[in-house]
This record gives sequence, structure tokens and C-alpha cells, in this order.
Amino acid sequence: MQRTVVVAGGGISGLTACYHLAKSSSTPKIILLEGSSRLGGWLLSTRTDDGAVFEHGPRGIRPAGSVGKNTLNMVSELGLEDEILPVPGDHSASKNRYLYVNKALHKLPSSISGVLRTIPPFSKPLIWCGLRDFMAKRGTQPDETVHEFVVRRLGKEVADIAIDSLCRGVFAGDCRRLSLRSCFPILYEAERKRRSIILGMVLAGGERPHFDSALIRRAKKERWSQWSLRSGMETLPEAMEEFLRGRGVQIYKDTPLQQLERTADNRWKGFGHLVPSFEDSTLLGIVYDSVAFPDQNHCGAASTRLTVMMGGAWFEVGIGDPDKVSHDQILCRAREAVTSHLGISETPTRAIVKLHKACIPQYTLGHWQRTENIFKYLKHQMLPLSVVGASYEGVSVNDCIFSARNAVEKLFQYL
Ligand SMILES: Cc1cc2nc3c(=O)[nH]c(=O)nc-3n(C[C@H](O)[C@H](O)[C@H](O)COP(=O)(O)OP(=O)(O)OC[C@H]3O[C@@H](n4cnc5c(N)ncnc54)[C@H](O)[C@@H]3O)c2cc1C
Ligand SMILES: C=Cc1c2[nH]c(c1C)Cc1[nH]c(c(CCC(=O)O)c1C)Cc1[nH]c(c(C)c1CCC(=O)O)Cc1[nH]c(c(C)c1C=C)C2
Repeated sequence: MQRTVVVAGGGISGLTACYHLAKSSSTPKIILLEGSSRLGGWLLSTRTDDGAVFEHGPRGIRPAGSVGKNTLNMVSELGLEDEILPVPGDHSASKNRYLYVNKALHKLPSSISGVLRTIPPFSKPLIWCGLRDFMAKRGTQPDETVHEFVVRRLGKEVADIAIDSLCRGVFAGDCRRLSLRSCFPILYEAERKRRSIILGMVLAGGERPHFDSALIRRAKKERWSQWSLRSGMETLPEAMEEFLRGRGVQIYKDTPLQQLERTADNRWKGFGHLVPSFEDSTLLGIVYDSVAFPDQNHCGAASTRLTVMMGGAWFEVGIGDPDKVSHDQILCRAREAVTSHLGISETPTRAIVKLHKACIPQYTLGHWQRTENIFKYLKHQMLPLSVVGASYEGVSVNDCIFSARNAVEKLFQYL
């Protein structure tokens, strides 16, 4: 009897799960239930009549590591290789990343010589933090906040400036509340295995799955730092939808899963800049979209597209009740930041305000324990249910794609 697999949620995680189910030699009947009227979840792009692309979710995917390579393979298989817009290693958006501190932009060091000198906003060469890491003792707690961990191993300044900003750029979150073990498992493991995070990261690797393809080799050769798709990241769910329909997957939009019941069966040429929370807690950073992806400007012409990222864990405190705040208020704050950080005061030819509620899971202390309990419960109860997506084992698009693929591989052991 052909088995049926129901996938709830047509974001990138659910779509990837369907994709691997549909590709397999023993394809089950696949039903995709999506609560909203479109597929893609946070992969959402506005394409304007004059040919510009504005991303409202992810805008750049990293090609590195097994998770990055896995995504590139899927993109190739979907026939999207020619749509890829890579940002090569020698591009200004790869070399230039900034922090906005003390009302000024500071370029982050991008070479060895940069860590040997004192570079503002840091008060001493970053090499000292590396030496501190070699001397620091191994932690004894099962989990600690990202901030506590970095203070202990690299010092308070790196934690307050660099790591605070990084957590805002990836989790829109507060490093004083986020869990090290869940948000940066590679650092947690590095300390446990090698006592030094630098050593641990240098010596990491080994057992990870090996991926190879012409596209992966090209990304490595050209040292891509990130990539996007010509008509926006939403091209990916669109191509996946077409693929799935071609394979007979039943897709139901506007169909939220209501309930699960068990049956008897079973600087100004760069990437952008981040703002540490002490500088301005509400303003997370500004992405210079038109620098990394000029092909997404209107009709490919010279123009400036910026995304001002605001709120995150500080939304209510800094901006107010998301249900009451007006788009004009938000736009006004964004324009103030663009003027004060970048000196651009012209009225934008186009401005889009999007308010995303609860858009990025916050892995707070104990997240590892909660997910472990969920996975143990599902296994113990032998429930015919897999959980994948940004809430569990990594928030990046790559993580979502990788974990959906692994879940399908495990599922096939039972089908
Ligand atoms: C503003 C922003 C910027 C980001 N930037 C980047 C970036 O640059 N690089 C990067 O790698 N990642 C980035 N991310 C993270 C990444 O985009 C997300 O973590 C990822 O897309 C989450 O995918 P998902 O499928 O797990 O969840 P979602 O995208 O949330 O999809 C879940 C889907 O399930 C549906 N659904 C929910 N409940 C039900 C139900 N009961 N029944 C049926 N359907 C249901 C929803 O409608 C949705 O379509 C960003 C995220 C945001 C919000
Ligand atoms: C609401 C604000 C958010 C900002 N970033 C994210 C949200 C929800 C989510 C996010 N951003 C990135 C990742 C993936 C990390 C990974 O491990 O690959 C996630 C989950 C990375 C990222 N952030 C920006 C870009 C262009 C990229 C991709 C390329 C790369 O990492 O090199 C830009 C950016 N996002 C935010 C800010 C403040 C910012 C830059 C100024 C906020």
C-alpha cells in the first residue's frame, strides 16, 4: 500500500521535505498543507514594474560548509544555476563589513594584519582576544548565554561590540538572552573538544557529509561569500512548487493544519553595517542590497537599495506595540538612520515597510534541552511525525534545507 506523508507548512523547510520525498525512488503520496495563500514562508520578494527586487526575508545565502553546499546542489538540480547572483571573494560586499559605533562607521578587519593592529572601535589588537582564548578554562555549565561565553573566552569588548552585533544580524536577538549551545553549536563543541574555540574551529570537520558539483567547485574557486537569485529569493520556492506539481504532489494553500490526531495506525561599498545594542538598541543594522546584488536594481540601472533592519528583540521597548505602530513612524525612523549613518537624506523613490511578527525563533537558554525532549518524545511514542524548520536546529535557509533533507532520510527508514 502506498504510504501518505503530509507536510504541514510550505516554507523552505516544508518545501525541501516535499522535494526529497518526491525525488525518492519509493515516492509516497505527498500532501502539502499551507496555511496562507502562497508558498515560500519568509522567502518573499517584491518585484517592481521597473525591474527592481526588494527582499522581505532572506537576501543572501552562504555557500560555505556542508549546509551551504547542500543548498547549492538543490538549486542546481532545480535548474536555477543561471539565476544565481554570486558575490565573489574580491567583491567589495565580501571584503567590507562595518560596525556603526560612536556615531561612525568602522570597517571590520578582513586580513591577518588587521587583527595585529588596534582598529577602532576596539581598544586593542584583536590578537589579544585570541591569546585569551588559549588561556581560558573550559566552561562547566550545560548551557550559557552567548554573551557570558564570549566574555569568558574573548573578553567583554568583543562580546559587547562584535558578538552583540552579530547576534542582531543573524537572530535579531539579544546575546544576553540567546543560548550559546543552540545558536553557535560549533563554538560550544570547539570549547568542549579542544578547550580553545580558535583551535576547535581550525581543527573542526572530518565526519561531515561530502558534497561535490561543478557549482560547488565554482563557488569555492571564486570564494563566494553569499549568493542570491536574479529575480529574488522567492524564485526558489516558485521553482520548487513547479517541480512538486510536476511530480504529482497535492498542494493545498489557505489550508492551515488545525490539529494532529493519532489514529489507530501510527561603508558605503560593502555588505552593510551592524549596530551593537548599546549604540542604538532598536536599529539592528542596514544592508546595502544594491552593492551585493546590483542586477536587482530597477532595470539594472545605477541606484541604491537599502534595507534598514529594526526591532528584533527590542521592538516593543524601542518602537512600541507592533499592532499599533504606523508604517509612517517606522519609515521615519529608517530614514533618520539612513541619514545619520550614511549621510543620505534624499527622499527615496520607493519605500516599502514590512512588519514581520515573530519572524525569527529565539534560541534562549535551555533550547537544546527543549528540542532534545521533543525529539526523545517523538521517538519514544513512535509518533509518525517529524519536526523540521527554523524553530529547531538552526535558523538559516541552509540549516532549514539541510534538516528537512535529514528528516526525510530518517523517515524513509520507516516507509
Ligand atoms: C527578515 C528576515 C531576514 C532573513 N535573512 C536571512 C538571510 O539573509 N539568510 C538566511 O540564511 N536566512 C535568513 N533568514 C532566516 C530564514 O529565512 C528563515 O529562518 C527560514 O526561511 C524559515 O523557513 P521555515 O520553512 O522553517 O519557516 P517559515 O518560512 O516560517 O515557513 C513556515 C510555513 O508554514 C506555514 N504554516 C504555519 N502554520 C501552519 C499550519 N498550522 N498549517 C499549515 N501551514 C502553516 C506558514 O504560512 C509558512 O508558509 C531571514 C528571516 C527573516 C524573517
Ligand atoms: C529582522 C532582522 C534580521 C536580520 N537578520 C536576520 C533577521 C531575521 C536573519 C538572518 N540573517 C542572516 C542569517 C543566516 C546566517 C547564516 O548562518 O548563514 C539569518 C538567519 C545572515 C545575513 N544577514 C544579512 C545578510 C546579507 C545575510 C546573508 C549573508 C551573510 O551572512 O554573510 C544582513 C542583515 N540582516 C540583519 C541585519 C541587521 C543585517 C545587516 C546589516 C537583521
